[in-house]
Amino acid sequence: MKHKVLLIEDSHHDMRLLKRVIGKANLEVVSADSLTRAKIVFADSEPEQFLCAVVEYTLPDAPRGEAIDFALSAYLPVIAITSGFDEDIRDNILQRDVVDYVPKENAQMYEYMSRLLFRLEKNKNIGVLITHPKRAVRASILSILRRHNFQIFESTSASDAESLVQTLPQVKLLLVSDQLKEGAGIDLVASLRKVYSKEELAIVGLIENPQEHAPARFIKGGANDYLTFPYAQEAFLCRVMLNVEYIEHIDTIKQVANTDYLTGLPNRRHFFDKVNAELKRDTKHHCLALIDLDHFKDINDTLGHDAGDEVLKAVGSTLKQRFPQDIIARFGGEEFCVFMADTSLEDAEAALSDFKQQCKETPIQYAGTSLRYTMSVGLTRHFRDNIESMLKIADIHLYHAKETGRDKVVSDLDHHPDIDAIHSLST
Ligand SMILES: Nc1nc2c(ncn2[C@@H]2O[C@H](COP(=O)(O)OP(=O)(O)OP(=O)(O)O)[C@@H](O)[C@H]2O)c(=O)[nH]1
Repeated sequence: MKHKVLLIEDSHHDMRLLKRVIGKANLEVVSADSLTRAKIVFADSEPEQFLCAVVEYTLPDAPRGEAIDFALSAYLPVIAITSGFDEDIRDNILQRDVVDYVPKENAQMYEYMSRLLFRLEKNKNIGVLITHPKRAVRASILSILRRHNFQIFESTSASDAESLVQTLPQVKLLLVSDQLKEGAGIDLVASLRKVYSKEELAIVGLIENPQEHAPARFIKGGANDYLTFPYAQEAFLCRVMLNVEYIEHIDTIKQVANTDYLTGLPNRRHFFDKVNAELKRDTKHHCLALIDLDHFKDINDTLGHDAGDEVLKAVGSTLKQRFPQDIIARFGGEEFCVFMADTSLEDAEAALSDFKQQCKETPIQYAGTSLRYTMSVGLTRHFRDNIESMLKIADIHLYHAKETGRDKVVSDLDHHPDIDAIHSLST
């Protein structure tokens, strides 16, 4: 369901622009050109459907921000807007518990508004940890961040902060004070950096120490950024947004680099990373299967490359559905791989035979044709020192499956002539 935004704006020109900005954030606009009209449309709606309100400060029937007060009293997070920048109005607005204040000065402000709207939705999944010894400072930061929908956690000491970061994977931003006991803030940054890179956890130093070297100590100690007291609410929020967006951008790049574009499955490289992490936990009792579609070239040659792509996508989604707990990947071309931790050969063979049969019995509808396909599977539980040795053995089984008619699973349980090659690998 699309979330809604209550937009209260009397200028038709600005209303048009704002509707476009809100639409771009994939949100639905409920608009009103006065406070009176806003009260009517809001009374006709379900309050829970609203993500927030975007409200002009000055309206003909609400000249001093009364529409902002109305939206706040309806428990809506409010982004306040004004026709230009006015310091008195800004101060007046920021005395209220608004999400942010955006003067409609230029196109960049609309861009900023668009980012804010995106963030209100995304922030729900992001944890921010505030580590500061003073309750009043924590409370004021918490009040700002809460309006932005972040999940907020607090700690008063470096040791508590460290264990919270370890136990709460959703924490992507740590705000750490320089007022913790005896430089504990900088020590905390250094200690966390042994485990979490700047791309995994953003750390912002909150600096009250007036000495010039204080910010540099935090940055050299591994912090991503710093803020010096006293800081304006807008500056604080901009820095929080920048640092959270940095972590997200890196995450997106990592995901793209690790994912096969066609099927959405992990690619070969990512598969190795995941399997090696698993092997550190336990080096025995795993199964590995190599899956290769049969005569796939014929599908491409007779129905075209797009038809072949549809088959690959269908295999990818059936793999995800059938092996949700296992490490799966598209290795390239028409070859897939499944790594099943802590699984017996019998269980793995049964699961792969079912998967193979399901694919065989589920034709793909393509351009009016019902397209059927089969696959061969090589499965092993022989583990020597590394994953590469398992892959070699699975490949020998797969070769045997292809040589003896395809559309079958060949595993360590099958005695075939190529088994000698496997024994020569193990000696
Ligand atoms: N549609 C499509 N085809 C691909 C893709 N990647 C590789 N292929 C094709 O996959 C086919 C693989 O053919 P072969 O290696 O001869 O294997 P096969 O036809 O499946 O025969 P067997 O494995 O011996 O059963 C080639 O035609 C490749 O062009 C892809 O991303 N999309």
